[in-house]
Amino acid sequence: MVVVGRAAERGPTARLGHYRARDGSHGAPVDVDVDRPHAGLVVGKRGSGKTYTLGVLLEELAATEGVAPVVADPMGAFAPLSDAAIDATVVEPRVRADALDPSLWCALLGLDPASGPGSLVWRAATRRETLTGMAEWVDGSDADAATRRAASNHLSLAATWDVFDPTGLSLESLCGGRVTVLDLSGVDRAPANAVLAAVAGTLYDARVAERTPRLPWLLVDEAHAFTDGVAGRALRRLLTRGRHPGVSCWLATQRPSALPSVAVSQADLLLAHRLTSEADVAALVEARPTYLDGGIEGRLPTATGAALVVDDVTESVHHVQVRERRTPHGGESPRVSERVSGAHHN
Ligand SMILES: Nc1ncnc2c1ncn2[C@@H]1O[C@H](COP(=O)(O)OP(=O)(O)OP(=O)(O)O)[C@@H](O)[C@H]1O
Repeated sequence: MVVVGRAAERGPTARLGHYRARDGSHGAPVDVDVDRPHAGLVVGKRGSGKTYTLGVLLEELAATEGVAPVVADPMGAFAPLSDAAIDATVVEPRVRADALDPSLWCALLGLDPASGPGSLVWRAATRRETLTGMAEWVDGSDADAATRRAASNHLSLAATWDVFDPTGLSLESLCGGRVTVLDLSGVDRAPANAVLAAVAGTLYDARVAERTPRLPWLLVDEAHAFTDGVAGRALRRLLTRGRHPGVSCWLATQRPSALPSVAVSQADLLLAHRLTSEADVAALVEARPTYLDGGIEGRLPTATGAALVVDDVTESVHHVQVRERRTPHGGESPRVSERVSGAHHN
């Protein structure tokens, strides 16, 4: 067995799959280190196996002591985990307003922090813990009526998203040891960003203050939907500084070129499935180290579930076939033939 992501032979590992020979046959098992935190990047074109691979990782993390796996699920692909034979819970994406850093409130609401309404919202977020409390504080402030009205309109908009709740996701529920699936399907981009920023911030702050002994693993599917919103800043912090306090962050995307370059350069484990867009291949090539003789381009796999694993820890490259899932995979597009009885099958 080979373990990617570490040099020393110690601690728990996650079974990723097997070595893949040119003819597709299986070789020795390949595991991923889950003893230490890792920044991971899973890339590949649509249907190449990214979500499936995150699912494999979650199954393994669910069976690992001492970790707190959380997956941000914009497509509802991990909802079937709640019925599976692993300890997983699908949660409503609701977070506490004060889980978002006050500096993020202006960005979230599209307000310039130097403007009157922007600075009012910023101060409200510093002084109050709930969205209702923030709105009341704005109403009672000594700002002029137009500024108060503008700030209060923006806070009302945030209230319509229905993601801020004083009883929202707590550290205890996120780090209780079960797999937490944040079901963001049907949640618009801005509120989904707010939820992920709050969760990423909560996990990071908790580890910095050593308020949880478990090491969180935050997995983000369709990560390109988050990197330019308020979640982007929180994710960048996890990628660059998260490993030190013990937070792992894994992003999966079909568009690596849409991620900030730090997401590619900071990843100590890159799992590249089939990728054909020149811009996306170029984004990987640009940020990858030189020990990849001959570059990435010619080595990317073509079969579904096959991955080129680039391990920055041991500076090695592996051709892997990701193993089959034990739990149901929910990432498949619906087919007419599965829905319409009597549909013709050719
Ligand atoms: N390792 C694997 N072993 C067996 N089948 C796989 C594997 N990986 C992927 N598949 C198959 O390929 C299909 C597509 O995989 P998946 O949903 O993970 O693609 P994706 O890259 O996440 O696509 P999208 O970008 O559209 O979300 C799966 O439904 C599954 O049937």
